[in-house]
Amino acid sequence: MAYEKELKIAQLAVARAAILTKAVFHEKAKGTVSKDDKSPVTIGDFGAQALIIAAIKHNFPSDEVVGEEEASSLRDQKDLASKIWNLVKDVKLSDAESDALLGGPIKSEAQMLDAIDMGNSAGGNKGRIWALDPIDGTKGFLRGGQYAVCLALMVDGDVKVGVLGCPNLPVDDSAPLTEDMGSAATDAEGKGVLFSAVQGEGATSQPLTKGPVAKGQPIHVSKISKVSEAVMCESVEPGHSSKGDNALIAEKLGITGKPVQMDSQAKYGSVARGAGDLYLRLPVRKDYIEKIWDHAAGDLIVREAGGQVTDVTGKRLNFSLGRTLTENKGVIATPANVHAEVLKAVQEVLAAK
Ligand SMILES: Nc1ncnc2c1ncn2[C@@H]1O[C@H](COP(=O)(O)OS(=O)(=O)O)[C@@H](OP(=O)(O)O)[C@H]1O
Ligand SMILES: [Mg+2]
Ligand SMILES: [Mg+2]
Ligand SMILES: [Mg+2]
Repeated sequence: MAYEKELKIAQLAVARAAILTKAVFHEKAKGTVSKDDKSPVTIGDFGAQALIIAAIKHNFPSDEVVGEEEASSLRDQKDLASKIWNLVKDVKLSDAESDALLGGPIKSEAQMLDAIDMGNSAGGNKGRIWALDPIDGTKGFLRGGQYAVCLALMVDGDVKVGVLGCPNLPVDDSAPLTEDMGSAATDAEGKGVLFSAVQGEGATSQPLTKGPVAKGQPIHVSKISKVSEAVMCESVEPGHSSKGDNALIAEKLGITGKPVQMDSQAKYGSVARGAGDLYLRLPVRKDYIEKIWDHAAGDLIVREAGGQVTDVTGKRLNFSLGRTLTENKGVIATPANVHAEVLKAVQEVLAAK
């Protein structure tokens, strides 16, 4: 099997980071700070980024990481930094062998800050670069909704390995999507799934545990033949994708069921396991460029599960151009057999605007 070690390390690193995010999820005060772009970032985002980068650097010292967060604001906020350190220093997988594979605990607060800042790769089309979103759907995380810990390895700009930890999705691949899954999510019994894929080798799911990782079950997109019966997944935040356009597209396709709103790449995971059928992310603003860490793992997992993922022009997402998807606008993720029909409806709706 290709990328066996990379897959194992990615799965364990995501599982370890999710132990921390779950602890923060249960706290009312999640230690939120606002970034320059006004998006929130929490103790959970910083802590998870530090833990995952430390694990990558322990195993693959010369690999680069494109990570969403950076530590500069923490270096000026000593109280927040020490709060994060107090959580990070105690996070351990349940078995010593897996924990040792990740290099054991981070040694000091200073090393934790340095690890966060190692997510500063410019990305690109050369060499081994990981794309990391320590908490995707931070707004969902703060709201008590869905979120995902997302990690992908790109080699020469092509995504080879993708892992998504979704602590609040049902373990059961056949559980239907329900409205409350997005809004009032919990990580109680029966929740928590780890999606994985290696290029050319299919996609899997398994329960998200505290380790060790097991062999996953193969997952597949839905076998839908009539698009009118599709379950559509969309963002919760109106600022992140256009719900008005989605409603018009649904109408054109004859879809009468309500869309399921869900934060994060849990939407890609849901399409990959056939719980949802379509994920549409149509731009709200002309000037927003999507970030690679919001899509790299989910794109591979859906494609390896038999899906097709393109932007609104029908082009594949291009992860080789830096930290952002400079050449793409929006995302359409569907089972491969219905992609052309959905893309046509998307383009008709956009053309009529
Ligand atoms: N204007 C705009 N358009 C599109 N996307 C944006 C925009 N602003 C932010 N972001 C990114 O959206 C990421 C969260 O996407 P979601 O699909 O989870 O959105 S939602 O929470 O369901 O509303 C979110 O990822 P996280 O910051 O990791 O949560 C952002 O990177
Ligand atoms: Mg963010
Ligand atoms: Mg994100
Ligand atoms: Mg994030």
